[in-house]
Amino acid sequence: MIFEALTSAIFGGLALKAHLKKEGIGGNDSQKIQKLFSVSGLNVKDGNQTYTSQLIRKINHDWGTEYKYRIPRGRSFEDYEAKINVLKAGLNTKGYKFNLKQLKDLKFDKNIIENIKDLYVKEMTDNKEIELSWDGMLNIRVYNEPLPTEIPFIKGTGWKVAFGMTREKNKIIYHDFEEFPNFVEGGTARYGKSNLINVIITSLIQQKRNSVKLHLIDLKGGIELCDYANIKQCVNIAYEPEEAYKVLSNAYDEMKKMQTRIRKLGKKKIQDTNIQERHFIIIDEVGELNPEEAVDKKDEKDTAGNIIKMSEKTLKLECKKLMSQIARLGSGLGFRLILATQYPTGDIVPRQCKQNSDAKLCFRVQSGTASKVVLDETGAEDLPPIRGRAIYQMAEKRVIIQVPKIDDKTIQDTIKPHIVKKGVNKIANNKTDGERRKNIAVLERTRLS
Ligand SMILES: Nc1ncnc2c1ncn2[C@@H]1O[C@H](COP(=O)(O)OP(=O)(O)OP(=O)(O)O)[C@@H](O)[C@H]1O
Repeated sequence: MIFEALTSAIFGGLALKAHLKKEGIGGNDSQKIQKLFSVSGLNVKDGNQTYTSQLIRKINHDWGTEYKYRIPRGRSFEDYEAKINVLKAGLNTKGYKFNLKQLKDLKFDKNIIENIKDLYVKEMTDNKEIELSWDGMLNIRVYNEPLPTEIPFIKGTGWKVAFGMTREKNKIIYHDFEEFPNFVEGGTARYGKSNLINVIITSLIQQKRNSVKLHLIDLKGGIELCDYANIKQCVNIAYEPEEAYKVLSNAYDEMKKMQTRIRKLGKKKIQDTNIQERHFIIIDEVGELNPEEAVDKKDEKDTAGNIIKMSEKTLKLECKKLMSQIARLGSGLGFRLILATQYPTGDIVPRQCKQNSDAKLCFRVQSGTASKVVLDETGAEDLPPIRGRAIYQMAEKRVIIQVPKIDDKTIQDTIKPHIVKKGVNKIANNKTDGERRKNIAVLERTRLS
């Protein structure tokens, strides 16, 4: 029985090796890639001619190898992207090489079949990860080691927050909020959006405790951001859409005051002054502010036709306008907008906010369409199902990273010295409806101008 299992595993291995050899998917990685292009239909036939991808350059790095290809006419980058799993599987199939020690170490217990299978799979497959990108040529990066599935919180520097580790041998990517003030993140539930918000807030408090001002909107019922409610850096916090409107309009007022202050100094932008403060308006689950989803659409009006109570729809539309204004005008005034959503569909992230966010991050999503909502490109649907694994995109550059996981102790240790008073209600709820309407009118004018 044992002999049978062993021999069938061994002969299975030999058969697979023979099959791969026959197919020509043996050899080194560049030979394998060429063959995989061919067997997966990426070559182009024109009459008697077959056009193949041409290897232009091969660069060896300490993390692995980069191949640059000129692709044949009639093929697009998307054709290659669609075959990424074929490439991955093909590159990770390697030669058969059980040795005597491995056979000696095999546990001959009741799980012998499983033990042989494990050894077989381990020996027949590699763990290389690959990445495709396009810059006029097809770039294929083959990494020797997989990216870790969990890394701890990493300290930032100044306004730069450590967003994650790349595959390039422990290289850390920092997001610089001075360079990319607005930021959008998305992804399916439980892949790490709120964790990243906690990473950002903690890093900013650690590095810029006297200059960072937080305007927090936690539409997940307060479970994620309530820890920060009583620290001195928190200007306002909201847990409901009505409160979100107040927090946003308060932040907008502050932004206008800052504009006047900067103008009085004879400067055009905050970076030209010695004003250190920077305001971060952070919304966890911006999808809750989507006007399209509003149930109540009828405003309450007085006899003169003035709105005395906004409907849910009007309220959310106003929130959308405020977000758009902050994203559009805020960067030179020191106001930064951070939006997170797990519902990356349609217009959930206001267009102006997207257009003014040069940096975006997307965890795994269900479809290419969802990936496009966050990144404007597909790709996040192909991420492996690993929490914290994301595509980080700045302008034209995109990279796959593992976001650090922050633990509760690091958050608590960071905020403890800054707690001012327990139970302070910081929601900006002191505006009258008249003041709100005035604010809406100002917004309308700015929007039209
Ligand atoms: N960077 C990370 N590395 C490893 N594990 C992570 C990481 N981020 C989050 N996780 C794990 O995933 C769980 C969910 O994370 P988080 O609450 O941030 O997800 P989310 O995307 O905000 O989900 P939801 O939208 O449902 O609130 C966490 O409890 C944590 O265990």
